[in-house]
Amino acid sequence: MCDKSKTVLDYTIEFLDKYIPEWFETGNKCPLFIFFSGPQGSGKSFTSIQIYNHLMEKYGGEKSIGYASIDDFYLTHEDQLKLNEQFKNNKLLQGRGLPGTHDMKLLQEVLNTIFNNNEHPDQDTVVLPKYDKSQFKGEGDRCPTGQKIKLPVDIFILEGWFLGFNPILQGIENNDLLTGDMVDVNAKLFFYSDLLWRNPEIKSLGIVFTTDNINNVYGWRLQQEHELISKVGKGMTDEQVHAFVDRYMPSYKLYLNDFVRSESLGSIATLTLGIDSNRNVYSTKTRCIE
Ligand SMILES: Nc1ncnc2c1ncn2[C@@H]1O[C@H](COP(=O)(O)OP(=O)(O)OP(=O)(O)O)[C@@H](O)[C@H]1O
Repeated sequence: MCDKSKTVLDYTIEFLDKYIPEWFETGNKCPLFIFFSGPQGSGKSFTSIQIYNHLMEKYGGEKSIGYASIDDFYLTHEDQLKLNEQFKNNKLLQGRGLPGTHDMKLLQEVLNTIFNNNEHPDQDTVVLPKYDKSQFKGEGDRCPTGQKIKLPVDIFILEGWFLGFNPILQGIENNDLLTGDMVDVNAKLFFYSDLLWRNPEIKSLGIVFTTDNINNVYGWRLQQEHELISKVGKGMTDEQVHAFVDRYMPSYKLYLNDFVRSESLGSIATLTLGIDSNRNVYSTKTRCIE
C-alpha cells in the first residue's frame, strides 16, 4: 500500500526510525551500515544528505555518523586514464562510473579503519574521500582533502547506483546478457559485493529506489548535471550525459530486476520504494530478515 501524500524522505525516515532505535537498544558494538541503492539521478545523494541531517539531529550528540557515496571512491583522474589504457578495448570502462573504476584499496582501508582492524588501533578519526565530478570538463577527479569522521563510527551511510547488484558466476549461471564488455565489469563486481553487501561482518539496513521505466535515468541525470553546472559553472554537455548514461544501461539490464526482486540489500531489513519520473512514490515494500 502506498500513501500518495508521503514523499521518499517520509518513507525512508519512517523506516530508519523503526530500525535504528532497536539496533542501539541491543547494545551492538559494530557500526550499522545504511546501504542506499538506486539508479543514477534517482535522488540518493539528495535523500542521503537529509537522512544524515535527521540522524545527526537525533543521535549526533552521542554517536558518530559518516556519509559517503561510492562515487567518492572513484579512481583519481590520473589512475582512471591508466585504466582506460589498460582496458582500451572495453568501452564500458572508459571513464568513471562502472564497477572497476573505483579505488578498491582505498575503500578497503576505510572499511578496515571503520572496523578498527587497521594497523593503527589508537587512530581516532577516519578520512572519507570526496570526489569532484566537475573537474576535467566533467570527467572528474578526487578532491585534495576528504572529510574526517570520529572513530568509532556508529552509523555509516553509503550510497551508490549498483550497491546490491550480485555478480553472475560465469559458466555456472546462464545469462545471455553477460557478454562482451560486461564480462570484465561482472568480474570486477565480485570485489564490491564481497567487501560490502555480501560481507557477513557488515550489519546493514538497505534502502532501494527503483522505477518502472529505467529510461527515467536520462532525465534525472540531466537534471543533476544542470544543477552541477549552475553551482560550479562546469560539467558535461547534454550529449555527454546521454553517452555517459548509455554506458550504464547494460548493467541495469543485467542485474537490476533480480536485485530489486530479491529485497536483500540490508542484512537486517530492506525498504524498496518504486518512484516515477517525478520521484513520487508509487509502491513501497519492507522486508525484515533478522
Ligand atoms: N526528492 C527530490 N526533490 C527534488 N529534487 C530532487 C529530489 N531528489 C533528487 N533531486 C534532484 O535531482 C538531481 C539528482 O539527484 P541526486 O544527485 O540525489 O541523484 P543520485 O541518485 O545521487 O545520482 P548519482 O548516482 O548519479 O550520484 C539533483 O539535481 C537533485 O537535487
